[in-house]
Amino acid sequence: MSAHVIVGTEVAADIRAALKEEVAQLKEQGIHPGLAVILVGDDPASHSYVKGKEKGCEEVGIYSEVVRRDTSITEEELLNLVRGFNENPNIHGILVQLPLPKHISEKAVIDTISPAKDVDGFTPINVGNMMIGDECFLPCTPHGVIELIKRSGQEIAGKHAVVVGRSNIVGKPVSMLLLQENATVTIAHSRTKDLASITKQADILVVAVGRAGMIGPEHVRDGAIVIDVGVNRNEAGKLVGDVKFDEVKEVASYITPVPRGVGPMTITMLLKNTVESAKRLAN
Ligand SMILES: Nc1nc(=O)c2c([nH]1)NC[C@@H]1CN(c3ccc(C(=O)N[C@@H](CCC(=O)O)C(=O)O)cc3)C=[N+]21
Repeated sequence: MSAHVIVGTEVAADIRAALKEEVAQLKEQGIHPGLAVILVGDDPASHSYVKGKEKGCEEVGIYSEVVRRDTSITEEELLNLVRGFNENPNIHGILVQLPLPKHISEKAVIDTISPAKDVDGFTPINVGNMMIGDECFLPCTPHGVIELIKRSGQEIAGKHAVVVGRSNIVGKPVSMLLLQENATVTIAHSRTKDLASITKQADILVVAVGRAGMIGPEHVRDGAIVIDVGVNRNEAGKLVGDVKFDEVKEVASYITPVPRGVGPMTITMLLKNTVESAKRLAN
């Protein structure tokens, strides 16, 4: 049996359509959601993601401002850009595209973003609030993963979720969100012994490592839900995930592709957080 493919672009389109209506209503009340994106350097992948964010904003009616700077920018100049957006009443969300050049401290930059405008959910205040289940901006990719599972109609509660990867932007937070949804959660990583024996136990397998094709059918239990967060380029320059899609599809019950899986959801959750922020800041 071949798995049902969860098409992120379709789920994202539904959510964006609802957001578009909400934004139109907010505008009638004089609330115009705005997102600022800061992009440093000329990494083609980063430029492509930022274009996706701009397009997404346009689609749902969010005002967006993109600041592009080359890598010669100093940390202080970047911090001042962030401070400007913190004070700017037309801006409700601030995103500094990561990674940043080596001479700039990502921590210093994130710590400067006002938690009230931290629509990425990267500031320590947001991360702490997420950890205790308090109101916060949920980090976009982890939130997108949860939405994809829920909207596929699959229950999370009581299932064994195995997350491969422990990064601060995906692995750790998605593990916390799965726990909040009452999954039993195991986190595997590069030092895990006998990875396949762990991933084979997963009812829900979330892979967020960044190594093309590292998960094959030998890692997956019959009927598992497989969510691929990997974003890699193969030798041909094509976007591929961490999961061997064609092979794992024959074992899993549900699977996300790359592209058109988690990626479009990441951007959609960013748009959702920006709208939420505009509503909060207006009150
Ligand atoms: N502060 C910050 N916040 C981020 O959210 C952030 C970041 N930095 N740095 C880089 C990563 C990566 N990321 C993606 C977003 C959308 C797609 C996406 O939409 N991908 C499309 C394909 C796009 C293409 O073809 O290049 C897809 O999967 O269908 C992928 C990756 C957000 N990130």
